[in-house]
Amino acid sequence: MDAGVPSSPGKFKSDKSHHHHLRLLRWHHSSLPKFLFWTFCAAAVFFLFFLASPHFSSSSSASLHSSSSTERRSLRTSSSSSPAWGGTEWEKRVLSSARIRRRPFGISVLVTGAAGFVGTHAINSLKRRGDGVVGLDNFNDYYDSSLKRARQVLLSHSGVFLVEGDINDGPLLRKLFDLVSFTHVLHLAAQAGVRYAMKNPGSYVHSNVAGLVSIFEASRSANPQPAIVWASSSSVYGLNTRVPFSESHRTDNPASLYAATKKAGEEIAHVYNHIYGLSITGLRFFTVYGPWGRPDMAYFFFTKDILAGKPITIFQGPDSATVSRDFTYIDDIVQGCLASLDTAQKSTGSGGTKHGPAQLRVFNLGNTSPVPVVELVSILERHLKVKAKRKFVKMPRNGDVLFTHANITLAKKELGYHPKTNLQTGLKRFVKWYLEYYTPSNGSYLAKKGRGGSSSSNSS
Ligand SMILES: O=C(O)[C@H]1O[C@H](OP(=O)(O)OP(=O)(O)OC[C@H]2O[C@@H](n3ccc(=O)[nH]c3=O)[C@H](O)[C@@H]2O)[C@H](O)[C@@H](O)[C@@H]1O
Repeated sequence: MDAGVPSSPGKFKSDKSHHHHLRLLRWHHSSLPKFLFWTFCAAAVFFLFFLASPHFSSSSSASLHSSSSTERRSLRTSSSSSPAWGGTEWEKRVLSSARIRRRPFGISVLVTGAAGFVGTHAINSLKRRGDGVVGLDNFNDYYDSSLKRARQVLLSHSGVFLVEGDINDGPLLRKLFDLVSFTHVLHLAAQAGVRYAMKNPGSYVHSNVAGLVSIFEASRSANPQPAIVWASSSSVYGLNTRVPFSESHRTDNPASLYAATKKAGEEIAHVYNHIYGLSITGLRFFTVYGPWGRPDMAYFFFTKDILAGKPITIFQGPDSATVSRDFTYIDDIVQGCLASLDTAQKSTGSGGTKHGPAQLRVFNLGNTSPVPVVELVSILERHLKVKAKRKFVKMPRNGDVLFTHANITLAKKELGYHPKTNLQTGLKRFVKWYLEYYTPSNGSYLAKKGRGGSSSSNSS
């Protein structure tokens, strides 16, 4: 704690505020009319300037209103008010977490989005094989942050330290790269979710564009430069109708702002590879699901609503066409992430200068067997032993696409990626975890599972 902060804040405040109050009264008495006059002038100037600005003239007042209420909304983070990093103790924890135990081939990885769904599982696997890992997460409140905290507890049991901070915090990233010679960055922090982009577009630009640039900037200046593996998305295929989706297909028809920011990320990756010699691998994840998953995803909130006896809304395409997804189980995705890290070549730059061509890759990580959402619901019903109340609605224009289907030939060849888990088995494991995690009498769940150092997805 700060030495300057008094131990009795209440008394300190009342003495100070008494003097302040007197000063304020005196000031009010003599200067109030003057103050009101100048305030009025300032407001008038501001208003005229605002009217003349190009932003105002090019947008209707209605759209201005909607953008101010949505774009500017930022998600609450635990570290937004005061930096939660720095100091000797903090540095010791970072260094200890980064220590490689697997010699001579171990790697040292900075994992962003560490308290997220994929982040937690990936870290667990890296740590288990003896790699050094430092996590970074801003613990924002996009979804229930207590789930993120529970994942953090799980990771701390296996000796992983999660730094609380934002990927847009340049000084923090520099500090981390000064402390640790990371060989790799696994960049998973992002604003996820397709439909939420209509509510809060600004958060997608902040995390998926500005945040990605911030990670690339820190990495290109680091010495040595790390190789980067980062999460793109199957949504970049957008309105593409050629199936299965292949990396060689066009991705210039995004259907959501989320998809557009991921596509932008892939282009930005090209730039940093081209100019600075950063080795970069983008992974297009296909609707990842499993234990410790994201509550904003359909399989997760369908489970919650089915158990609560609430109706669930199933989207349908034109002429009642089924909507389907290439649901991919978390362990398969983790295998793809680790294989990407292991096959990543070194970046070629130093001191901000490129010294030769560097690796630039993009892979689909899917399951190659799309399943209609109605079938997903039937599987959940069987595992939960509860009948769902289905409500079919025409898919709203919300950024969703009708189907996804991955061609994984490239990932098979280059990464040895072989998804093993079908939706039936994967959802069984998810439901088992869900029921254990959300059963109130199960307070010891984390302690039991966490000490074993493995997540439920791998132990079942
Ligand atoms: O693979 C991806 O690229 C994306 O996968 C998911 O996006 P999505 O496939 O839309 O996953 P869900 O939000 O769980 O939706 C799954 C399916 O359920 C449908 N759905 C969703 C919500 C609902 O109320 N009803 C409904 O039928 C959706 O249309 C979709 O077909 C993730 O949320 C994205 O972050 C990720 O990037």
